Amino acid sequence: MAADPSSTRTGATAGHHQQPVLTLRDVHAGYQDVEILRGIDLDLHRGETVCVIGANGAGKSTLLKTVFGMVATRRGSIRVDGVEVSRDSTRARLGRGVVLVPQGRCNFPRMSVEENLRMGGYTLPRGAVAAGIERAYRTFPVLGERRGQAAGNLSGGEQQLLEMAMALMLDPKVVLIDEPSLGLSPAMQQRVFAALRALAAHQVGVLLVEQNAVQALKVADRGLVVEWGRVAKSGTGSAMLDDPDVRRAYLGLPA
Ligand SMILES: Nc1ncnc2c1ncn2[C@@H]1O[C@H](COP(=O)(O)OP(=O)(O)OP(=O)(O)O)[C@@H](O)[C@H]1O
Repeated sequence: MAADPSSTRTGATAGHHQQPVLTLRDVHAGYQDVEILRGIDLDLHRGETVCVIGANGAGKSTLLKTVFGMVATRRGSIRVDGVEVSRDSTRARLGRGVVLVPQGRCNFPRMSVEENLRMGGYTLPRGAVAAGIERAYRTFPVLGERRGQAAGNLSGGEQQLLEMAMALMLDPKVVLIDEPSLGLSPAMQQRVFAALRALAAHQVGVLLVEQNAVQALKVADRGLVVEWGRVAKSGTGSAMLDDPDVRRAYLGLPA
């Protein structure tokens, strides 16, 4: 068993004084005539990692897509640093500092690590690209070691770090990450969870969806349970890990 994860958390300190970087109030969204999100409320602070858990099909991915603008907000409010974005395009939200790292790998496999980072920063002015690449290598040193290697030859876990690094190129305020540990060995999953901490340490608010909820809650500052399109429960990562109902229903652990 690893050391107490609370001692290594990067998250914002208790009793947040600044305003949240991301605020959702009564957010409704869905597909055609099916409403999936039915009144989501959420606050995310800079430097904080919040993990969303829930049953299959509960709408976790839909939540991330709604914040990014890939799924329309039908009702309610989404604010980034106090600015309403719920009617904005994904491009406009990117401009506000919201980045989505979708499920699966989406790098350019035949291009080098460094070329991929440049692609991640293609909207940036030239000087910012160099700074972004530096930031990426400082945050994820293994990528610096592999900078000339084709992305497709990296291990699955390293490719996931590359996805995060491409998001970090944009100096984001909010990173939305869907299932970063999917399909990885347990050792690789540990590296990815450690990388999430490194990402949040850039004063980024991280909203994470993870099947591997036990590991995710160990690195997250807070967890949220989504049920029937609403936040049914929320608390610190460790409170969620200790909650008998959460353990039984979502973590596959004895109550
Ligand atoms: N493009 C779409 N059109 C119609 N229905 C969709 C679409 N995408 C997702 N859904 C449905 O919306 C519901 C929520 O899906 P979502 O992927 O958000 O769930 P999830 O909680 O992320 O699930 P999982 O843990 O299985 O990934 C599911 O019933 C799904 O079938």
